[in-house]
Amino acid sequence: MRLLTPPRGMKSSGKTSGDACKLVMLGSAGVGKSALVVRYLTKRFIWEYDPTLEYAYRHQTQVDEELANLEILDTAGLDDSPCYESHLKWGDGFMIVYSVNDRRSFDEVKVIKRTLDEIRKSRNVSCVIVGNKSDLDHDRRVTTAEGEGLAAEHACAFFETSACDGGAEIQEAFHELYREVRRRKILENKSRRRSSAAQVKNVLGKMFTKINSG
Ligand SMILES: Nc1nc2c(ncn2[C@@H]2O[C@H](COP(=O)(O)OP(=O)(O)OP(=O)(O)O)[C@@H](O)[C@H]2O)c(=O)[nH]1
Repeated sequence: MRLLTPPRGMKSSGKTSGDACKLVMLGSAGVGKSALVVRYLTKRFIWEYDPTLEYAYRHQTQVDEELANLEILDTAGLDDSPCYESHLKWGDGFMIVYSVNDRRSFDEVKVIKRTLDEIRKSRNVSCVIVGNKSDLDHDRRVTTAEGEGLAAEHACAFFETSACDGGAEIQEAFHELYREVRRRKILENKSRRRSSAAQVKNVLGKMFTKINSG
């Protein structure tokens, strides 16, 4: 993980904080993960990236009324990478990307989601599914309805994007993932608080039973 020592190409726009929201880009090689991150952060499209490099970015932005500290890890799309599992453990939220003109990358989304659920030992992982390269409509191999169906099956938000053309969907996909992570954290904190309150109640109950019977 290269987040703490800035990797080559690391862009830092803002302070980091302990409550940073850690987002991980997943998806087959060549679907446009790097292009989406760069488009989101810089509003620009760059045609070629070194496919083997992994980049980490820190970014501070406004999401709704909140100041959000994002750490975005752009993986190289290699599930046999020795770091793959640690990336899946590290993230709070995952953007799983396929390309609308590449059927195999779409099929791969299910495999990635299954691996993620296994490694996190939960189906309760914050994800959005993104069908990228929507500008290549003439070469489409995956319909919008299929993308929506897959996302609904996994209870994820769905976006079609073009890193090449830009558009509001790219920002919306990142921000929705951030919101989803926040919602899940709030729910987890509530249930943690509820279960520790129940434990205290239980201990007090036992103490009083002892006192009363003693
Ligand atoms: N037409 C089109 N091309 C795109 C789009 N996004 C990315 N590309 C191109 O697709 C190729 C792969 O893009 P990357 O961003 O490197 O893809 P990646 O998923 O990060 O690839 P890996 O690092 O190999 O996993 C590049 O040639 C990009 O220029 C898009 O929205 N439309």
